[in-house]
Amino acid sequence: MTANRQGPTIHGPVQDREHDAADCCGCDKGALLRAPAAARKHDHGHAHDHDHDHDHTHDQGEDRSARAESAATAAAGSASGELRWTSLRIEAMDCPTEERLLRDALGRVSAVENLDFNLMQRLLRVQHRFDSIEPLQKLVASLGMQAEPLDENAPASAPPARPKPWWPLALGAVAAAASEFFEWFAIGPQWLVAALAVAAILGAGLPTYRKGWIALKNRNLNINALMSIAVTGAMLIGQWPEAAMVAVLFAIAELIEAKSLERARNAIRGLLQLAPEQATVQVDGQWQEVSAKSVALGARVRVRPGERIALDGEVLDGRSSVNQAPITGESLPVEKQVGDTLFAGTINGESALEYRVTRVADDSTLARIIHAVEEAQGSRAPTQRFVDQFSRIYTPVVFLIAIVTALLPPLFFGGAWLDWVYRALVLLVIACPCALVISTPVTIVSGLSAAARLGILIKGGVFLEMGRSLEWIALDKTGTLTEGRPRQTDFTALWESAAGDVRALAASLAARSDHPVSHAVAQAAEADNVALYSVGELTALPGRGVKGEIDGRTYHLGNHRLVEELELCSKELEARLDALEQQGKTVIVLLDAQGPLALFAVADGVKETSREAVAQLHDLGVKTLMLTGDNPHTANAIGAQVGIDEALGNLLPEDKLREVKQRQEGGKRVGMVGDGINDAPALARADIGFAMGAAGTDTAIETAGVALMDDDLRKLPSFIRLSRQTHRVLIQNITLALGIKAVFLALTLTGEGTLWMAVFADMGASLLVVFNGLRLLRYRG
Ligand SMILES: Nc1ncnc2c1ncn2[C@@H]1O[C@H](COP(=O)(O)OP(=O)(O)OP(=O)(O)O)[C@@H](O)[C@H]1O
Ligand SMILES: [Zn+2]
Repeated sequence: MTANRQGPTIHGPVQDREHDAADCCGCDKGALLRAPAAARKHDHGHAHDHDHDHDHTHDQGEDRSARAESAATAAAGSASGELRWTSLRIEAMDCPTEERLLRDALGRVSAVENLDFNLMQRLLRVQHRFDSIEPLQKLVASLGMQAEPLDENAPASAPPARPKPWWPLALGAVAAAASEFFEWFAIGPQWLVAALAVAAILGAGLPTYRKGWIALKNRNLNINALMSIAVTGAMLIGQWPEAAMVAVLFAIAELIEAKSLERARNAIRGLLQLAPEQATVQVDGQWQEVSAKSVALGARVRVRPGERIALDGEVLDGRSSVNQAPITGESLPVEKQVGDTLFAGTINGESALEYRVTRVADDSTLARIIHAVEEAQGSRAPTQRFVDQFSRIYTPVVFLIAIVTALLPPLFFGGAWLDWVYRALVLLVIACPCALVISTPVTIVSGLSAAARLGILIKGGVFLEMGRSLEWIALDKTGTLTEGRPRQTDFTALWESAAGDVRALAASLAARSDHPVSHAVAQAAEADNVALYSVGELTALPGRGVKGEIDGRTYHLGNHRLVEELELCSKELEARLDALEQQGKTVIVLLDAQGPLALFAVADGVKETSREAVAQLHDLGVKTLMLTGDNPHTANAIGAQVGIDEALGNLLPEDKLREVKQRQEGGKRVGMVGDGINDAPALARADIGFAMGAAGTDTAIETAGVALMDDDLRKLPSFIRLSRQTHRVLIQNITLALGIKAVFLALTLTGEGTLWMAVFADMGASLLVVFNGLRLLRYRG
């Protein structure tokens, strides 16, 4: 994952139009919440719709690109250098409007190869051939923004935005209100009304004008440009108080919106702050407080009772209970003793612990989670793609209607110019799809953050949206439904072997395998102090068992399938196997070249939470299926214990894959939960692959579609409920945003709609959808 952070893997070429959402209005708030690398390989479901919509910023032809190019190269000379990445922090880049501008301007420069926007963090990474970063800074400056170079080791989290002075806006608001007041009650001369309005526009609207002007210069019709045109137009037709109100309302709404988006940002920064900055480290026998970031691998760290753990590590000394909720979402504290794993960000309980650092701060499980959440935000959910596409058509269409409205009735039907121009201006305000575009990412980001806090790591909006439509969930048995810590319950010697004690033979093989069944056999032997033989070459036989050489003879240890394949089975053996399997036990057989030598039965307890999780899934209308490599008898016995719909045993990896495929027929969605390698193909094939107990394993966090940080299966129904709620909020938001627009379109065309009402409605809708989306942050499972 560090490779992701530093490696130049990121984006397609700059010219890839696919990522330019809602070009026309430019208020692609979607991108605002888009984290790095919108098109990374993780971007599942990223239907590469290379439709290359030609928006109007596209057709300026060669001369402008040439100009930008020469401006850049003239600025600081040569671009002969090697291709490299530079990170820039652009403080003013907190709106997709700016992304649009930057993308257009930088994309035209041939020395720039790739752009990677992270608006959440206000970061822009550029891959370029310039010898210095000066030309880049000049280019950014020409768009009215400032770029600070950032060294790669600096914290990636965005610093809090600098507060803007509030008083110009406040004065503007007062002036606008006064202007409206005087006009309404016809007090004072008209020039006073106009003067107050101009004062209001200067106070509240200047930033908008400035941004609008830059956008227009770059032939980009974004929200600032639309608003600037609307305000100017209103002044030109003598609607002074209206112009003032539009400017002030827009500024206020922008402010509130920025604040709410800050909240969505903070949801992730909040996660970051879980790990303390300082750690108590042993240096030359002394305990010292040092910055957690500087602590090296292997260092000995102490954590006091009640303190948060600063780094991932392994307990060296002490015994305590640790609240792991921040990472795994599980509310009960977990007992920790020597040898156990600790996670940065979790909270130590009643007594002090000393531990050895196993991961540096930037590489901790917590850091990986945060990185994964950020990345998940970078991939677009299906609804978002739809909304972006819709708004790409929507803005120009409404813009056209506005032009037609301004011109047609006065020219051909004797309409009053002022009247119809005014209506056209109102339409300009409506032309901005802001509310619609912003509604989806805010909702998705809130959902992703809420899930992360519950210990459910969703690797993209796609999965969050898809969860609600899962029809089947397939579960692996060992370690998923069961504890995964089987114990040996029965041992039967069938034969006195010439080569020695059969138990020792089996345990010697078993000790070399990390399969839970083997592990149980080895453990039982160890507990009884059985001395082991040294084993020559050992081969794992997936889905069957192991094979190894002891004293020049070959032995097999494995299941019924293996015995059959060796053609060493018999009716008596099968009867014995059956009897044990009927009790829900797993049986393996030790064999030499002549036949079976001994039987070992192991039993694995069902997790307390499994039954409840399965019941909750059924309540949600999701069907459950158990897929296991273990024998069908055991499969059925365990299946009955947890109340599963269907239990299938004796499956090899390809059989599990086949079962998943089969249930997907007819476009049905199937999720799969598993851990072992024998599940990998099925997991990959499933619509959503769930990994469990991901907190300890990196690959799970990185490869699964959804990673459950601990192994509590109740996170599955919780995820599905969250997905359903997310969907409801999305639908509400889209309906709200479009509904308000539709009402206003009608009002305006019939002459009822006024400018400030339109701004009010538009921004009101934006705020409503943002707040509605943020509600998901409070989801508690
Ligand atoms: N290394 C091994 N040692 C002992 N037995 C093994 C080994 N590998 C496989 N087996 C036997 O083969 C069976 C199937 O193994 P497999 O790994 O496919 O599934 P599993 O881990 O038992 O169950 P699940 O599919 O639910 O994870 C096991 O139940 C066990 O009886
Ligand atoms: Zn048989």
